Amino acid sequence: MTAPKDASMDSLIRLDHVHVRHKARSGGLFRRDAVHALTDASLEIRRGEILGLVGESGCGKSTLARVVTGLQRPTEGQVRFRGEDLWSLSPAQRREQFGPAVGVVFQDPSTALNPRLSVRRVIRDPLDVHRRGTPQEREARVRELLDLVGLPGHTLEALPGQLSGGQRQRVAIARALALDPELIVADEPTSALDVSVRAQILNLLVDLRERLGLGMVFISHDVQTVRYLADRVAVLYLGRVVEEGAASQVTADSRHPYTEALLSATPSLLERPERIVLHGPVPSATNPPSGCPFRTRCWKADDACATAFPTATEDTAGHRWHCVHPEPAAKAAAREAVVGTAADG
Ligand SMILES: Nc1ncnc2c1ncn2[C@@H]1O[C@H](COP(=O)(O)OP(=O)(O)OP(=O)(O)O)[C@@H](O)[C@H]1O
Repeated sequence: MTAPKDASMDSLIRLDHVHVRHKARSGGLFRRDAVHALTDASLEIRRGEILGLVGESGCGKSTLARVVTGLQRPTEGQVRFRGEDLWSLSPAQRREQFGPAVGVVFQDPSTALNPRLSVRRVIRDPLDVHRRGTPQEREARVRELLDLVGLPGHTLEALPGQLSGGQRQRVAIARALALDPELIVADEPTSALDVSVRAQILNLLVDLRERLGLGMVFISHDVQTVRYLADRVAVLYLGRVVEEGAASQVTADSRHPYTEALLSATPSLLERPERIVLHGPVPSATNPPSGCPFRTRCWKADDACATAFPTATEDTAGHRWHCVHPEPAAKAAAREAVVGTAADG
């Protein structure tokens, strides 16, 4: 999927060498274990583009989302918002300048919305907090937002519990859009919904992006969804960005074995010759393997992988990967040839 032609693609948020370490929950009284939720993550989020973040559970996707939304201060590294260091702004500046620019949609709208507030109050809340316009203007904006997310006017009086899961997620999206943000961070926004409404919510996000020129960080376990939605994709493994690039490159010509394994598990037209089954869970983020974190599950790993995290290799199109034994380039062309031969025959 390509960005709308008028979308400006310059940098909105930039993460430079961001680390997030938490205190381990089970560290014991005298232990000082740290959970390495994010390690040396560098990423750029450009205006008007959809960046897809993929990886298995526990790889650091939500932590990255919290860093991007300013909810989590990095332990190390910098977050730049429109070129300025976010954490050198005063709390008031962060609230006034950064807060309205980034909206968040969480996974489960049943827990993200206050069950005691009507839909009107839920959507109007950010407008009240940021004192946007007169009461009449706020009411008009609430109705405009309701319309934008495809909900009928009578739902304004409803409580979240009286709505379906899909309708609740539309309310959450309306609230995220209230302050006219430049970026929406959507953390697995369809995974708690019935399969039947997932496509509707995805289509709504695509539609909003095209109508409003919104940028988006879209987080998912599901590479197929990300391939459909995103302009660029970043693949996370154990707190590290292991591959990044245009969605078409990363999904058709993945170079990192982990990405290849994720893709091989996804049925698609570009069928992988065989499914790669990864053995065992993602290792503990409290004690990640030395060198490449994927080496303990990688079928190509050797001693070279144990020494240091591989430096990035980048092609001329900006596709980057961190692997000393990458998958061969131009697999997509080879696969097309195979599919073409089979179809011709
Ligand atoms: N507040 C916290 N305290 C301690 N450890 C944490 C905290 N938040 C996250 N972690 C740990 O950091 C790592 C990354 O977690 P994160 O939630 O970012 O992963 P994720 O990829 O979003 O997973 P999921 O898809 O299951 O939501 C995990 O090992 C997690 O247990």
